[in-house]
Amino acid sequence: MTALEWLSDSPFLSFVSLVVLYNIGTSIYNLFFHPLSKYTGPTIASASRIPLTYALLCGQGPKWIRVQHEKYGNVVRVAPDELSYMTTDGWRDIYGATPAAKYGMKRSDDFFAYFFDKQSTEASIVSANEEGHRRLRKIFSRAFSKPALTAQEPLITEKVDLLIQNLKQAQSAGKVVNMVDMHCFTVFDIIADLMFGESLHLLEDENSPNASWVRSVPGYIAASICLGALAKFPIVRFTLSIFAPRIVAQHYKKFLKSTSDKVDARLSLKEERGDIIHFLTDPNEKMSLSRPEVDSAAVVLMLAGSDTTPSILCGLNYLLLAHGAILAKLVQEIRSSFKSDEDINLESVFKLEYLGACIDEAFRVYPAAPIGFPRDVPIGGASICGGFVPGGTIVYVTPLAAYFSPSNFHNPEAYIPERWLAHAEPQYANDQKLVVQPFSIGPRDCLGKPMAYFMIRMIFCKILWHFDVELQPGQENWIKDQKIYGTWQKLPILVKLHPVKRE
Ligand code: HEM
Repeated sequence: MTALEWLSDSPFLSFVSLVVLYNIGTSIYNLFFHPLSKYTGPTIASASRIPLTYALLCGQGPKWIRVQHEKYGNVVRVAPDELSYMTTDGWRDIYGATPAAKYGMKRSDDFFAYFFDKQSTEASIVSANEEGHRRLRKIFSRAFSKPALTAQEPLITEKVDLLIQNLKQAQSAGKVVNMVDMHCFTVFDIIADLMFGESLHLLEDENSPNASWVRSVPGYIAASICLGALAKFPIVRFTLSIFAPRIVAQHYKKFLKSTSDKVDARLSLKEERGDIIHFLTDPNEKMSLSRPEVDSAAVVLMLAGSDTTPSILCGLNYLLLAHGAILAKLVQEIRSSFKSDEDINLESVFKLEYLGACIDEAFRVYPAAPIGFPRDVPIGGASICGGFVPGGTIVYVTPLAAYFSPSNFHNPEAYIPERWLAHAEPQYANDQKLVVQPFSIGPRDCLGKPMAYFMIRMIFCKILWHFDVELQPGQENWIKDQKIYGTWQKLPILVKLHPVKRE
């Protein structure tokens, strides 16, 4: 019996053979004839998407990409149709207002496909088309402007004070505190209050159902990222297209319903509140959001701000505690700047230079968004970092690769806030500070940046003004041991607090 006769006798083996032949054919095409074949990268990754997907599913995606950049340089072909960059020019050409906008670089639909149920979020700022986005962005910008932040200051301060009160209770009870929970609860309580006029009361009751919901958010993000990565394979995409909408839509509708009820409750409040929803729905403005748009804004904002902000708070918290001399310098700046707790406010927290440097360096060493936010190159192609990239390619800057590259930073592995100071030592003169863009750049950059900076500064000024904080032993590898699924899967940060002794 010949091999062909043997195969034709078994339909299953014929199918498997066809799949194998198809994959060999595609790999040969990807390696030698694909328009991206001139770009370098690991051969196996240029032939097939499997290595990148495997790394992503293991929670090692950005770390794997970082290693490839160390081998192949500023631009790497990380999958047959995907390029990762790590330079300031990469940011400009992929996300920036001028060149990227000119070529119509678009946020990749696939990336957010499993975060939201598409039908219910047609009106969302993250999935809107260019024209819809421009309108939504104008309305959203009002809620994140300087006057808006001034109006929101008392609401934010109230929650930070509640955090301090909680920490005082834990300290007098001699408890070990998990700062990851504390930071997550504070930020979720703040954003919920700004959206719904109602706190989630996480700081009051860490065992409430809301608290378990908050703890489940990183898992939700991880699942969405993994599904998005798997959906790049046609067979998985087909299967997901049958089952995922039902599963996702079911959960999502429940989530949307509870969000929508909370929005109803907020809209029925008679009191004047300078919160986010006030600015989004202000009837005195020419443009404001429709009711379905408000629901979808609530979902997007709860997710957009509520994992990234705790990430940087936790990263900064850990890095300071792990670097005693830096912590001491920051404590000195904070305690000498404020006579009393009441002096810590929106205006005063932005005056602390060393705190700013500690935050910037924490964004570099522990980027709140460590993965690249993907963009699709439009049909006609685009010029990125001086090279032509054909239409349909997925492109991004990978922060973790850019921020740790010795070509961008002197001594990149170390946490050195001093490199960010106006009069930094000469060895940091060539640091490419503009490559650190935690909030992205361009027409779709982060709207919550000023609010996030205010929360970070306020929280650290108050914590370090009230307490001496001590890291519990055995947490030396806190960063190294974490997996990344879109966002860091944060391990607990266990600390003990001691009241500051003042004369
Ligand atoms: C440290 C904290 C934060 C970081 C690192 C961060 C990072 C980012 C990044 C990188 C993007 C762009 C995503 C892309 O290009 O596809 C983004 C978009 C966005 N962020 Fe943030 N974010 C933070 C906090 C917040 C907060 C507190 C809010 C609001 C409560 C917020 C609201 C938004 C919104 C609405 C967008 C979409 C903007 C648009 O599409 O025009 N973010 N954020």
